[in-house]
Amino acid sequence: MSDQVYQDAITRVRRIGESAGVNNEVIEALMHPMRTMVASLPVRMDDGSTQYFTAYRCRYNNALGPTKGGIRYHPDVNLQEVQALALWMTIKCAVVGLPYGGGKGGITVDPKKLSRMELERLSRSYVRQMADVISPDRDIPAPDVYTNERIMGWMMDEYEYITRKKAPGVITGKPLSLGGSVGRDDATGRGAYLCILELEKKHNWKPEEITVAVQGFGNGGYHAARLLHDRGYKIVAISDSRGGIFSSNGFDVPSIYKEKQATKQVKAVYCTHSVCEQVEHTAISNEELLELDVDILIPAALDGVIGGHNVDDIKAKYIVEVANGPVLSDVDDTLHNKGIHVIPDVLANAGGVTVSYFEWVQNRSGYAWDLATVHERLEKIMSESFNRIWDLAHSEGRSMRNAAYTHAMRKIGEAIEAHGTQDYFSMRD
Ligand SMILES: NC(=O)C1=CN([C@@H]2O[C@H](COP(=O)(O)OP(=O)(O)OC[C@H]3O[C@@H](n4cnc5c(N)ncnc54)[C@H](O)[C@@H]3O)[C@@H](O)[C@H]2O)C=CC1
Ligand SMILES: O=C(O)CCC(=O)C(=O)O
Repeated sequence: MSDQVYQDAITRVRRIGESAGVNNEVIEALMHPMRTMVASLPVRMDDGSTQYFTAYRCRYNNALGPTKGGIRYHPDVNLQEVQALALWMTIKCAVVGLPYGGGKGGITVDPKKLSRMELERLSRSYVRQMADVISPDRDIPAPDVYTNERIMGWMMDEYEYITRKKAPGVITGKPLSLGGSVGRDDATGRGAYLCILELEKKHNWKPEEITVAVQGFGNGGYHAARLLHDRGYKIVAISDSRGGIFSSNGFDVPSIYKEKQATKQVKAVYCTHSVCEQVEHTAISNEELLELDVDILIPAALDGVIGGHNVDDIKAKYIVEVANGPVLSDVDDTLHNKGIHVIPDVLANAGGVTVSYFEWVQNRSGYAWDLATVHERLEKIMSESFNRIWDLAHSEGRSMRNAAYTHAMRKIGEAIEAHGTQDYFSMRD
């Protein structure tokens, strides 16, 4: 993640906003993060020493509702990254029509180096510092890179301890036993999968003829690969932080997942019952994966992986952004001119926040939905959002990203206007 990521994110907003004739008041509002909290978290380590970790929570814009967005644990987390991620959440929630603004948080930490107890103390410490920022009506965190439902459970528990009341709606992506929603686990990958199904309908292609490369085999990447594989798509490349594997024959995704669970590595295997055997493949780097000649490239790890340094070598026909911000804004036009279609992050990975919204609604009403209801409602929102953006892109001659941002800025603009004051930040919490 480059320190320029936030600059890159607001440059894109300004460029698209101006090209779409969005009111300058709205563009300006989106140039300014509403409120960002930076904190030092003291954490007692298992050896008795105390270490300090830098933590962030940015509430970017709340014109459309309480701010919403995940918390990332990664050594590269920094202020610029958190602000960029919070801006993308603002756009994303507007694209899929959720009653939320955008926020995001993070801790600069390598969680793989912490014990379970250290991780729990770190997570509780984050909530102690942010307890005045987050709340079910103001700012609602969720998981992101290297955070998961267990961490969300600790965080909710700490918040309830501090506030002395039950507050499941303060955080989403929780364990089911603490008020989590069925269907949140695979919602990000499923949302991307549903976007690809919409493309399938438009192009009438046969899944078994479509090759797919997936960078990142975590919550987003794995579930997208799994669902596509189940439908017959050929998953020819997969990677994680240590590198990747390629086979033109395609991989059996469940086998690779099983092996990853057991060994923590992406390995080219085929498993029958309890026996996993290696299959023919080529080891590739993460950089090589991005440059494969495939039909669909799914970057599902970190941001800024496609930019001026490699855009000339990108050969995929479609890029479906499961990661946030994998494409830098200065190559948007190059990709468009090369005829590479990008389904942008603010649409393609919105399934996660959409089911988080469902979780929050269930928590507030005290009534849990079944999986069929979650899937049906997610499918409706993803399909309608995809087609709304597709139609706008085609009627106004825009790329899908340009159309998604244009739609979002118009919605945010309507809300700012309806709030009835230009100085609307000072009116809000
Ligand atoms: N979890 C969620 O609900 C959502 C996640 N996203 C985005 O999806 C992306 C991935 O997030 P998750 O899957 O949740 O994270 P995760 O922590 O579950 O998995 C991350 C994956 O990326 C891999 N990875 C890390 N560094 C890498 C590198 N340098 N090159 C290649 N792979 C690398 C890891 O090995 C792991 O497989 C992020 O950009 C995140 O912001 C977007 C929307 C929602
Ligand atoms: O589920 C959520 O609330 C937010 C997920 C997230 O951080 C994202 O969409 O990037």
